[in-house]
Amino acid sequence: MDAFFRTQRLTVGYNGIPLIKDIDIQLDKGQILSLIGPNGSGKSTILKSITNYLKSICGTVYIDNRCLDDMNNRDLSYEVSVVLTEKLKTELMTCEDVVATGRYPYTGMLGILSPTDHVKVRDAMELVNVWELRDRDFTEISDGQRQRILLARAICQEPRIIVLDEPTSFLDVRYQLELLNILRTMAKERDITVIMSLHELDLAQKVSDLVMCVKGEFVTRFGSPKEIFKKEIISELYELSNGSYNPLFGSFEMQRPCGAAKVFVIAGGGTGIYEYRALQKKQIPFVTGILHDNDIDYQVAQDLASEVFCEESFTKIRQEIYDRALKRLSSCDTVIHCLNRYGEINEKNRQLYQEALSLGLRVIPSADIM
Ligand SMILES: Nc1ncnc2c1ncn2[C@@H]1O[C@H](COP(=O)(O)OP(=O)(O)OP(=O)(O)O)[C@@H](O)[C@H]1O
Repeated sequence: MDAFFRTQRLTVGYNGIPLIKDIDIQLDKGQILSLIGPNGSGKSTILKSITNYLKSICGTVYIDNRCLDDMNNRDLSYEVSVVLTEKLKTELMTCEDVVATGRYPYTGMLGILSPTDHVKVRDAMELVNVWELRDRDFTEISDGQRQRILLARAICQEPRIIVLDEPTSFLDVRYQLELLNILRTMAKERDITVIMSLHELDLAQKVSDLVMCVKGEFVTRFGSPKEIFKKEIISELYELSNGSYNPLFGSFEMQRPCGAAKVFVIAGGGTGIYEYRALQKKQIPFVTGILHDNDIDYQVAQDLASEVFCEESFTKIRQEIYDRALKRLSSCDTVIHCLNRYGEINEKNRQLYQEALSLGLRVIPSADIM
């Protein structure tokens, strides 16, 4: 069976010049697709092209097996609502008026709203927490509030597909989460398909069913978050040279400090992460250990430390690893000792700490006092 929304060899661009070629998207009802990629790569261009805001150069978009080119504006507005970044031209319109324009496909020529339409406008505004803005002039609200008003407008249009261009960009963290939760709920409960561009990779990872990487002449990758959010793929997509991406956290670390490390951080169980970042901010290179490879500290240590002494998960630290760590510790002048609890498998870290004291090294509890 054909996918509910699909594009076939779609080529998009401006003035007849292709920007991205042969885009093949396949989406079922109720799926969320996020477009990610660097600035200027063409995410908005794709979104504008699949919603007829921009004429495609070639290829076809199908919604429920109907070709987009065969739909008139009214047909299209039953199917798709769009929240683009372009400024809406509104004069003397209240926020409620703007949301109410989402009902125009259902009203007569004069755009007169029925009582049912008014209820739907109010429901949509309440859903995104903007009902209290209803009488405010749309041009006199904040960017984040405007973003939410436009989402309410898209919702009350009752489409089968919602297309959003960077919907979270002006929102604070509470409203980012709220917006994505609303989209997720609508996808699940109302079977609405969502296609959006996102710069926040951590959010894209959590909210999307499918992810498309946009860069260069062709779509570089299309797959599940598990397939796409990998260190190599994201580093290559954004050409990261001054930091690194951690797929487990969905976050980035700054550049590793360079130079010869004279600081040893004894850590584990999450006690090291703050210290590693504090050292990075001060541009002090360091080594760390002995960490198990399933330790949360290990995730950040790999990106920020010059060297990590590491043991396999769930096993006692072996003597040979301890010996190597001790040798390296002896060549340092400062030890940051983060641990205050030891168990059977990391007991050797207590010995490292005691050796640091007996070697007369400077032993401190935190990088903050360096
Ligand atoms: N109206 C236009 N005419 C010609 N070129 C355009 C037009 N709008 C955008 N472009 C160009 O098309 C390319 C892709 O732009 P687009 O806005 O689609 O990128 P984007 O991935 O959405 O970027 P961002 O993440 O910065 O929002 C850019 O090089 C841009 O300069």
